[in-house]
Amino acid sequence: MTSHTLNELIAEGVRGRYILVRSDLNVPLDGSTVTDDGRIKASLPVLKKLSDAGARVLVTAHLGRPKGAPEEKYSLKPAADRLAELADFSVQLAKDTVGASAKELASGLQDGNVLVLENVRFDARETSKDDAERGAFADELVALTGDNGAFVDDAFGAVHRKHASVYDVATRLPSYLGDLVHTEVEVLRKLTTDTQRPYVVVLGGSKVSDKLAVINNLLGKADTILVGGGMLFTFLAAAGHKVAGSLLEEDQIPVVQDYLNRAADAGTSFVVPTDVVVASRFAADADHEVVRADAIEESTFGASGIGLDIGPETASAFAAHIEGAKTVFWNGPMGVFEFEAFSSGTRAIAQALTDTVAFTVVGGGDSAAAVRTLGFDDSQFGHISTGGGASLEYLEGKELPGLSVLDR
Ligand SMILES: Nc1ncnc2c1ncn2[C@@H]1O[C@H](COP(=O)(O)OP(=O)(O)OP(=O)(O)O)[C@@H](O)[C@H]1O
Ligand SMILES: O=C(O)[C@H](O)COP(=O)(O)O
Repeated sequence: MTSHTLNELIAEGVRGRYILVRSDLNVPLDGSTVTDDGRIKASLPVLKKLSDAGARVLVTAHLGRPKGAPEEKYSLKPAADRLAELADFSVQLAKDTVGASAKELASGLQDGNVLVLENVRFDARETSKDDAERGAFADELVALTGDNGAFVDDAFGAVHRKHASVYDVATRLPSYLGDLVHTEVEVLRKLTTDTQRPYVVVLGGSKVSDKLAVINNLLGKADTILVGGGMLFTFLAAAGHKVAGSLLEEDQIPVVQDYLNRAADAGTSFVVPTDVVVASRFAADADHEVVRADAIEESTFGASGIGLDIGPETASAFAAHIEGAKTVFWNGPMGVFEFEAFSSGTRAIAQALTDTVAFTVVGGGDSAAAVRTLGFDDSQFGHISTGGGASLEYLEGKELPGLSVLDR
């Protein structure tokens, strides 16, 4: 990559200039409480560097997946409040993204101050597939920077998205690579250029189709793929088993069957759970029991049971694969770790990663949140990436729009 760097921008001089920064402030929330501020802390250094240099900083970010219109539960307010607590510079939040509030607060911004614009995904044009629509939104974001603006992409977690605030603004403003993106890419490159084998990939989480898509390119690259989290049920269904009320993306069953058919020739083996924890309902205090993965509907809860974690036998098997690995990449919690009763699988995998001598990388906002919530420390892992989908797509060797657009 030969992008211009943040240091080059600072050297050019930013005092008094409006600098648009794309950050990844997509943090997990419990109501209005940020339950893991890892991504906010990771975003802070670039904002501080620009603030210290006298820039007027406009931060764009998304939270969750709102449907292109404002929704209070997806407001960036909790994230902006936490950023303000951590920062030693002024942080304000606009009530909208490119509307009256954003314009008024931007025009009143002093040198060194930071203004967070409300969730970019409150505007449907942010994620539109139509170039003109995204472009029109990008124009409105860029207009906030006046006539001497610049753009810094520091949102590693979103570099795989061809969205207006990630991609299109970079085609309109002098653009620079943020330090966080730079560091992430350097570490992940190590995983792709000189991968020590066996290379074990652990996949889980709830964004099932997103993650199934990346497996295509991991076939032949990873030696072993351990399948946990929400996606395991699509694997079980592909093998002909009933999964009761568990998370299932039926339209993905043929995709999984295709992967399973191609795996042996590609030299990749899938390890699918042999036992799961099934609950009576999706709740922290739900009744639950461990059942065979091929007999989920035979649990006490019948067809309404929901699989919320991998079982202990599976956790041990996964841990043994991790112990024998030289490189481990983990994305996506093994179960609903936010509920103590369903956190054992995720805890077991985190423990195995800390015990192994392999180079370990944990990718993903929720995965990083999980290891911290469960009491592990960042220093116990080789690298904790802020990007979930982004780190996976980087490892696949895919071209990432947010990075390629910065290439000179
Ligand atoms: N069996 C399951 N059923 C439902 N949800 C599950 C299951 N297993 C894990 N999850 C949920 O998956 C969520 C995390 O998934 P996600 O795919 O977003 O992970 P991530 O890649 O680490 O995060 P991000 O994509 O934000 O970077 C957690 O909130 C967890 O509760
Ligand atoms: O959580 C993430 O992985 C990033 O913030 C990107 O979010 P998205 O998957 O909703 O685009």
